Amino acid sequence: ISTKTTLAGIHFDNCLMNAAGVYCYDASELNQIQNSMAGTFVTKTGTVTPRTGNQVPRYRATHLGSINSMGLPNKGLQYYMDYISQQQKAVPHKTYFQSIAGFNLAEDEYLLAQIQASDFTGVVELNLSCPNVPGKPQIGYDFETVEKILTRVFEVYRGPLGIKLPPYFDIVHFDQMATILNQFPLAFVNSVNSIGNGLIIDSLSERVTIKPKHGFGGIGGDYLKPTALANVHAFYQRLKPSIQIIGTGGIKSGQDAFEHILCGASMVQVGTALHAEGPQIFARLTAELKTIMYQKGYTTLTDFRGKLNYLD
Ligand SMILES: C=Cc1c(C(=O)O)[nH]c(=O)[nH]c1=O
Repeated sequence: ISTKTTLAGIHFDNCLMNAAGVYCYDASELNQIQNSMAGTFVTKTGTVTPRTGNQVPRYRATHLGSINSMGLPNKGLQYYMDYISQQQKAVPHKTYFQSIAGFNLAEDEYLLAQIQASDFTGVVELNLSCPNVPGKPQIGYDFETVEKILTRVFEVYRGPLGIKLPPYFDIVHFDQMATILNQFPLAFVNSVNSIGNGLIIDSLSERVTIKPKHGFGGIGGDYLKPTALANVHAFYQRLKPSIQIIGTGGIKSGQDAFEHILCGASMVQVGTALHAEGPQIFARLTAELKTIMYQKGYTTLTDFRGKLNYLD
């Protein structure tokens, strides 16, 4: 029984990995993912220059998930490029993901030019969905801008590249976005990022739980799972087969990972639960997923990927 997968024509021994932003801020955290059962890692979204991010407390977990308004704290793209360059030499049989975000088209181009000029042989994940930079909208909700960015991106960048999208909540939006995305040679679409601008409060103290943005932040965990599964399946149904799906959102058990794959995911990313449990979670999730596969008579992910049954 194998949980291996292929994405962008690249083989991964395990379909489980971290979600950008969780356990991937610096070399110390990335080493822990690298030394876990995860199939690979994605870095914290890298920007042109390092960022300290928003004021703390900026992350809060509940028994149902999490809220965050980190504000894109990161070491800057070059730090992650240096780390990956070192890992490509030290552990050459794995392929790594670099998450990036520019604050405008020029920055996106600059980041991609930097990657293109480097020895990077991995996969780029262009984040179009950060909800926590005050004054900056989530690009994924501006369809014209998404199309403009992707047009330029594929004029300047030639390596495997996918995008991280926010969750959509309207069938027509799935249709409109899929029509746009099907024009481009995307390696994958990663659905979903957190549900932007939720609010978790402490009713005892009658206060919000995080400091930035009057307590508003991205929602992850159990709260997110039904929305994540719907976005994974909606895009799986609509996108051309060459654009694979990475499923992110609400995965804390082998069953959750199984459901994302049943909806069409080729790779699954773990955020909130990884933050709570640490990198040993990948050993547990892999074992649980294999047990489910065994019980159902499946030996590979292709036996059930995308084979969700309807009642109609
Ligand atoms: C990259 C910024 C993001 C952040 C953040 O750094 O605040 N939080 C999220 O839930 N999703 C993001 O994409």
